[in-house]
Amino acid sequence: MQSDNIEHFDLVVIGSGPAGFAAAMRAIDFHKKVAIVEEKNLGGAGVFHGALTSKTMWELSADFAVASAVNRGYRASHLTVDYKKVKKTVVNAAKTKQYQMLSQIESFSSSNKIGHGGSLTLIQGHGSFQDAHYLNIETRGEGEKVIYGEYFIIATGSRPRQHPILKTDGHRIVNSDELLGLDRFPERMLIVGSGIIGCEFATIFSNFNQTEVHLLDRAHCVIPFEDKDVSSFVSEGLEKNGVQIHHTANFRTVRKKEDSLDVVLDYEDGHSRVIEVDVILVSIGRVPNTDHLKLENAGLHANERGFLEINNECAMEDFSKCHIFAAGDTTGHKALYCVAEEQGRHIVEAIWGNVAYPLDYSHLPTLMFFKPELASVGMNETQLQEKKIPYRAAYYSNKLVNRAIAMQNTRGFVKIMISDDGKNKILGMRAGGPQASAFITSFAYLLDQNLTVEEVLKNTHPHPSVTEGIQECLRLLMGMSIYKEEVFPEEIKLTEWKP
Ligand SMILES: Cc1cc2nc3c(=O)[nH]c(=O)nc-3n(C[C@H](O)[C@H](O)[C@H](O)COP(=O)(O)OP(=O)(O)OC[C@H]3O[C@@H](n4cnc5c(N)ncnc54)[C@H](O)[C@@H]3O)c2cc1C
Ligand SMILES: NC(=O)c1ccc[n+]([C@@H]2O[C@H](COP(=O)([O-])OP(=O)(O)OC[C@H]3O[C@@H](n4cnc5c(N)ncnc54)[C@H](O)[C@@H]3O)[C@@H](O)[C@H]2O)c1
Repeated sequence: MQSDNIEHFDLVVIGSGPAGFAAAMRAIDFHKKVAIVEEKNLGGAGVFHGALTSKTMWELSADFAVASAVNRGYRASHLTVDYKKVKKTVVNAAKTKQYQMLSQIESFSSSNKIGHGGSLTLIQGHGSFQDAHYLNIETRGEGEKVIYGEYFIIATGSRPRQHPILKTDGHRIVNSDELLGLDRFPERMLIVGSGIIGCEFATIFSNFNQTEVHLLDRAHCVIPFEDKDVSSFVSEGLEKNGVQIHHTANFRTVRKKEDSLDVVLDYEDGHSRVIEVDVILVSIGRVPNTDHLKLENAGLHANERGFLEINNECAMEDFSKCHIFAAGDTTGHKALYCVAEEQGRHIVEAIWGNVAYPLDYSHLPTLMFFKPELASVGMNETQLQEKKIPYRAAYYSNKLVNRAIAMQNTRGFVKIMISDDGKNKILGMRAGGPQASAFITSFAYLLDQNLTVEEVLKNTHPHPSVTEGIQECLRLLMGMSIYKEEVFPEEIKLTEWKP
C-alpha cells in the first residue's frame, strides 16, 4: 500500500543522458511535471566519460598534433603537454554542459513560473521499480525515497563491457570511464578492442605523441563494420600517426610486474608476442544498464543481451497499453547521442503530441573521430551487397580538392554509392578528411529527400570548399568529372556491382 504523501509526476525519466534529458525537456513543452532520476553524472555518457569528454580530448590532441607539425613552414619550440592540465580542460568542458543542464532544471523547477504548470525535479540516486507505477530511489545522502510516475522512460544507458580476463583496476587496467583517473600520459599503452572507442583513443593518445600506442585488432581490419577500403584508410591513418596495430592478435594473458605489465598476444598464424606496457585500455563494446532496475517488479524483462526491445513508438508493448518506455543505449539500436535524443523526444511526442510517425534510423549519420575524421551515412558497399542491391560507387581523393591542398591536409576521400537501376538514387556516402563531420549532415538530407544524382548536381558548390570533392564524385558517376580516372587511377575510382 502506498502512502498519500508520495510525490506524483506525469513523467519519470530514469537517467539524465541524452535520451532522458531530451525527453524531460520535450515534456516541459507539454507543461508536464517531470522527475529526472540520476545516480551518477548529470548528462550521462553523453557528457562525462563519453561523447563530450572524448571529443574535447580529441580536439585538444588534434590541435597539439598540428602545433607539433614540422612540414608546414613553421616549427613550434618548447611545446609541452601535461595530462593533468588536459584532464582539467576536459572536465571543465563537461562541467560547462552540466551547468547549462542545471540552469534549465533550476529554471523549470516547481518554485519558478516559466514552466506554465510543468516542472522539472532532479533526484540524485539509484532508481529501481517497486511496481509498475512506483519507483524506489536510493538517494545520495537522503535515504530511500519513493515517487509515483504516470509514465516512465528507462534511459539508463550503457557501461563498458568487462573483458573475461582483464579486470579493470582504475590505474593500470582501465576502461573509457576510468581514463580520466590516470594522473599522467602512460609511456606505453595497449588498447584492447579496435571499434570506434578503441580507434578514437588510439588517435587521441598518438596525436599527443607522449605514449607508445599498441592497438589490438582481433580481425584483419579495425572498425570491422565498415567496407575494407574505409577500414584500411583508418588503420593506415593510425599507423602513420605512430600506432602499432596488432592485426589478428588475440589477448592471451597479462603478467603484472611492479611498474609495468607483460602482455602475451597470440596471432592467427600461430606465433606469439610478448609486449611490455604501462596501461591497458579495454574498449570491447558496451552493455546496457538494465540489470539493477528490478524490471520484474514492473512486469518487464530485458532480452538475453540485456536490451529492452522496443517498437516504433519506443514502447515495450502495444502503445495503447504502455506507460513504460525505453530510449537510448538500453534499446540495442545504434549507441549514438542523436539516436538517444531522438528516441527520448519521440516517446513524449507519441504520448502527449499525438505524433504517430515511425522513427527512421536509416539516414542517421555517424561521425568517428580518428585522424582524419570519418563520417558515414546510408548503406556502404558491404551492406548493399548483403541486400543484393545493384549499385555504382565512386571514390574521389582529397588530393585533387583545392581546399584540402590549401589546408596541406589532403589525406581524405569521398565515396558515394548510387543505385544502378537507371534511377541513379543516392544510397550512401563515406567521407574521410577535414570537415567530414560537418558536411555529412547536408548529404544525409539528400538521402532523406530520395534525390537522384541529376537533381543534386543542379547545385554548384562554392570554391574553395572541401565539399567540391562530393560534387566531383557525383559528376564522376555521370561520366562528366573535371579530373579523369585514366589520369589519376589512385585518386579516382569507379566500381559497379550487380548480384
Ligand atoms: C567514450 C565514448 C565516446 C562517445 N562518443 C560519441 C560520439 O562522438 N557521438 C555519438 O553520437 N555518441 C558517442 N558516444 C555514445 C553516446 O555517448 C551514447 O550513445 C549516449 O550517451 C547514450 O545516451 P543514453 O541517454 O541512452 O545513456 P547515457 O548517456 O549512458 O546516460 C544514462 C544515465 O543513466 C544513469 N543511470 C543508469 N542507471 C540508473 C539508475 N538505475 N538510476 C538512476 N540513474 C541511472 C547513468 O548514471 C547515466 O548518467 C560515446 C560513448 C562513449 C562511451
Ligand atoms: N563517434 C561516435 O559516434 C562514437 C564514439 C565512441 C563510441 N560510440 C558508440 O559506443 C559504442 C561502443 O563502442 P566500442 O568501441 O566499445 O564498441 P564497438 O562494438 O564499436 O567495438 C568493439 C570492438 O571490440 C572487439 N572485441 C570484442 N570483444 C573482444 C575481446 N574479447 N578481445 C578483443 N577485442 C574484442 C570487437 O571485435 C570490436 O572491434 C559504439 O558502438 C558506438 O555506437 C560512438
